[in-house]
Amino acid sequence: MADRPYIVGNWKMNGTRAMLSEARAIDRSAQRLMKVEVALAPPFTLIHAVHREVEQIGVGAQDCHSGPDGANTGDISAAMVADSGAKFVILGHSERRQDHGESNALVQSKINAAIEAGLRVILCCGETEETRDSGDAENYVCNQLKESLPSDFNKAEEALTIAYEPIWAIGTGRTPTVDDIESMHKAIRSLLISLYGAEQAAEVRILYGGSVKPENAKELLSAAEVGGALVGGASLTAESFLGIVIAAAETQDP
Ligand SMILES: O=C(CO)COP(=O)(O)O
Repeated sequence: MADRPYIVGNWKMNGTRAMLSEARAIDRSAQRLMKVEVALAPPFTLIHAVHREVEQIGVGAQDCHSGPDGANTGDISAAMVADSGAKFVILGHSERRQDHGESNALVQSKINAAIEAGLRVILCCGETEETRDSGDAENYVCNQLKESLPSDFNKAEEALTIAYEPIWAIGTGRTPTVDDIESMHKAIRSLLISLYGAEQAAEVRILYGGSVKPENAKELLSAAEVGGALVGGASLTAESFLGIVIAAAETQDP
């Protein structure tokens, strides 16, 4: 499974039941695109409905709480996420780190809880433009990961995907060069090898995210060590998201 590109749509705070038709359309077409693993992360309110609509694609959440239950008004536990039909959860997205003050330690505790609840995890990392310009991006991202990776990798191995999302590329239409993406993904791979050994590190797919669109998807997805894409804006309509899925399938053609 790890060899197929993994294309995940993060709907962020977008979507009401009117958008279920987009999920359905994505699912129907994804059934013909077996070379690609496709998933959607709608808002909590739509997880169950999307889960019931689709047959082929994965459904996940965009966050969960680190605790099992209790007096946490407005929060959703990992077990609740799993109970809603989700199979994975995106954790450590820069919008949660920046807008909700999520630290690496909190992200790590959420990952531990998600894995305990049987969910797969997409762990996000990425640097600001200032850090990129200072030349310290790879160091910064590797430190961020070291502090947020699950406490017990043996439990998480098959459950873990990493998404590199430079903050300055999210929703801006700007992307790093292919060389910069390859260099960052290789640095992340080396970190995983140094922490877990080559065999286990090879189980972890590293996605790229940040202004991925049908027009640039094939180039970005062809880069070394890029195992797929985490897509925001362009995942909101079936037409543009499927354009990315098709580009991913094309990278698999012999
Ligand atoms: O943050 C992202 C996905 O998690 C990327 O968002 P955009 O694709 O809209 O740049």
